[in-house]
Amino acid sequence: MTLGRLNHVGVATPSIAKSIETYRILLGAAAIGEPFDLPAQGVKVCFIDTPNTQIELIEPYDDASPIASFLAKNPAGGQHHVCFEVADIHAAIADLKAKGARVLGEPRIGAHGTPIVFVHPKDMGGVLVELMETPHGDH
Ligand SMILES: CC[C@@H](C(=O)O)C(=O)SCCNC(=O)CCNC(=O)[C@H](O)C(C)(C)COP(=O)(O)OP(=O)(O)OC[C@H]1O[C@@H](n2cnc3c(N)ncnc32)[C@H](O)[C@@H]1OP(=O)(O)O
Ligand SMILES: [Co+2]
Repeated sequence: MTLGRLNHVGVATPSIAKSIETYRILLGAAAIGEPFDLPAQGVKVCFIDTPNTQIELIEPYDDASPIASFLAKNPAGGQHHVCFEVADIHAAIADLKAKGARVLGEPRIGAHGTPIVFVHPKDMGGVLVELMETPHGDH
């Protein structure tokens, strides 16, 4: 696989509304999207645009959320994952598995409407990595 652009940094938060205010008031964030629910991924989401990437605020959608355990350990929230673009997610998964990395589950449709998959943080030096397939030619 070939490592692509940093698409977003995922930030877990107990309150998207409060985090929006923090980024707006402390950092001057202006391009703040409308929060939306992504029940299939167990999260509520809000994107903040920066000049070269996005911050993805994620709040649990319900108790079964994949970020519930992270927030139990980090009640104030924190940096949760980084997302890199790849041209072909199935090729990336096959390559990672061949190299012995743990790929978490099957590809699913993420917040940008394209397939995503996660690599276990224990195989990535403690960083949860999301891979996101970009539309053909947009990589
Ligand atoms: C908005 C949609 C989408 C997008 O389009 O962008 C998203 O980004 S969705 C984001 C949320 N979804 C996910 O994170 C799915 C993938 N995650 C998982 O499968 C699990 O969260 C996990 C990574 C396997 C962790 O499992 P979990 O049961 O939640 O936690 P544990 O407490 O058992 O963790 C085991 C181990 O890993 C460490 N850990 C957990 N999360 C992270 C993290 N985000 N970054 C770094 N390390 C993490 C955790 O501390 C444990 O370590 P030890 O304590 O040393 O055992
Ligand atoms: Co993400």
